[in-house]
Amino acid sequence: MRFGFGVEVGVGVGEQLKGFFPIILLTALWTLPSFRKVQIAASERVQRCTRARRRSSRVDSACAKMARYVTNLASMFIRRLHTIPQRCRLKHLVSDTPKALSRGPMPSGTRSLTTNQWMLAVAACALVTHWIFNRWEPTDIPTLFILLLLAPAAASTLLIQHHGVTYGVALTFFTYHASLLSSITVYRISPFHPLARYPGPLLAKVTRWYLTFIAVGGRQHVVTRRLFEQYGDAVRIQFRDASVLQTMMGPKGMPKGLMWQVRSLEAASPALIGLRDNAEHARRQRPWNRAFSTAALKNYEPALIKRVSQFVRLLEEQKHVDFAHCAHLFTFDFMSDALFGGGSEVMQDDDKDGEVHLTHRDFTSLNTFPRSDVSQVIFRSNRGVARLMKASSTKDLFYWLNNEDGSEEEDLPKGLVAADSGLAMIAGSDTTARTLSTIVYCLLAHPETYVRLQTEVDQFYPPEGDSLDPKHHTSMPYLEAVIFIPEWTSVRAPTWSLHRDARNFAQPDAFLSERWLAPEDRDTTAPAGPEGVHNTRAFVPFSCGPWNCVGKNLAMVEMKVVLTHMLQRLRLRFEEGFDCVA
Ligand code: HEM
Repeated sequence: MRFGFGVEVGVGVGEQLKGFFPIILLTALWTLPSFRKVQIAASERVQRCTRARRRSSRVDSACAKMARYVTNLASMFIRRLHTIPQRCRLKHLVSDTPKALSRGPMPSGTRSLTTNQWMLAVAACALVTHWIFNRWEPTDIPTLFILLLLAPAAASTLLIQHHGVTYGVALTFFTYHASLLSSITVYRISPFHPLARYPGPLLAKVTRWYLTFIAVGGRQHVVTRRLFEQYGDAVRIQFRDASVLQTMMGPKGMPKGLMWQVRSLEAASPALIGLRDNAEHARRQRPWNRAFSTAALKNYEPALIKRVSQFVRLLEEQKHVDFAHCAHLFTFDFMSDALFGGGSEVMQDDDKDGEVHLTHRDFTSLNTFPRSDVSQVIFRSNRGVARLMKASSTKDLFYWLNNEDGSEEEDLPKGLVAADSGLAMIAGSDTTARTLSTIVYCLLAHPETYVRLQTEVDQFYPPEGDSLDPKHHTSMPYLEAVIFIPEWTSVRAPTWSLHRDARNFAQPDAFLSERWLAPEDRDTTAPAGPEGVHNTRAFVPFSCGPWNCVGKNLAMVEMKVVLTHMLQRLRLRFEEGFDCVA
């Protein structure tokens, strides 16, 4: 159910009218000037016809009849419009009636609207526009263009006649948009809004720019958590309650929100993550599932081993290193290999084309300015196009996305393959780099955990052991426990709040890897072992339900290999003077 201004149109009728409304609105706005023109033209035609009839007996009487009919219709319409100011007894009239009109069949006493009344009419149109937005939530550019620009532009034509172009246009646009914004604001904070019973800061109720502003500063997770503490588990459209996760995101959960459509990398060619239709999503997800099946994961291992060795060598060569930057270079090179079978050498050449920065910026912009051009940039880069031209030498991710295995009856259009490739680069590199950096940061900030993990790595991968071979990973519970520390993962803020909720995890802000171990594996000498609540249902760093992370298994293998190899070969520590606030 929706609350809107004006009359609630029944769903069936409303749906049918959908799309026609802007046209109806525009027609209404255009009617006034255009009917006058019709009327002038028609009355002239009548006069011409009458003169012609006098001159010739072969006059087109049908034409004259038609012209009279149109004239009468126009007169009727204008009479109705013009009786409003008469009734209001307004002193100040805009008398712009052309001569032809006053001479024509216009009824005596007909007058035009005053400027004030015209502004009122414009404000009323803005309310109708608000109702349209509220009812159908249009997001497509043509409709937005019509509603936000064309409608006020059309409305301004009458004022222009009396006030000049600049003043007429400025006044109409100001009246229209100020009325629209005021109407939206009042509605959003009113008790009629469907979310009225969910508390939250006033600004958050009024506009999403509130969150955007906070996200730009990189503190969205902290502010959201504070809001949950202040207002409770439901703060204006965000929930911090593990029990609603399945209802929201489970197989029978809600469809993805509208923002995903806008977030979609290319509106016309949406990537997997931007699909809101369940059936379409399931269809497009099939190649991804094949690409990350247990058997297919083996295909990425040679690239992973090569890139992890190169990454650790890069760290070894430098005494002081910006770990987060290097991690981004590493994951970018690896994803490029895994996706296109190679082509990127940013670990060697650094990010000279700015692509790594672009993916990083793009991921950050998900919470700020959601449109993105990165998929096209990535795809149009030499390696994307080159890979499209040649048959695959390895079963890279593109092999599956481009249906080179022939499993799907129909190939996906190249625009969609490009969009999914861009998504793979962003979702597969930035996430893993950030998680890896966070793990290393936490290890360095908590030496006791570092020592414990080092002991486990030394046990399974002694100096002469092959630390690039993931065969022991399943016997290394501490490695997994460390990776599962839910700190700073680049997931949505409510997830961060869920993970940091003391009702889900004891000592939620503490870096306690022990909590992820079975009781028998826990080190009894470790400080402050986690006692109490441990709600794994509330733990969703890779999201949950049908839209969860398809790349989870690849990410886990990647992080485990790089961590074991790093810990076997390197002794990491914070740089002198590093401000560790963990
Ligand atoms: C530690 C690393 C990673 C984390 C924490 C992570 C997290 C997530 C999360 C939370 C989502 C759900 C987004 C949402 O709907 O709100 C997601 C989706 C996705 N992730 Fe990951 N991810 C990681 C690594 C990867 C990797 C390596 C890939 C490989 C390409 C990948 C590919 C994807 C894709 C394609 C989706 C969209 C799935 C869909 O909409 O059906 N991710 N990821």
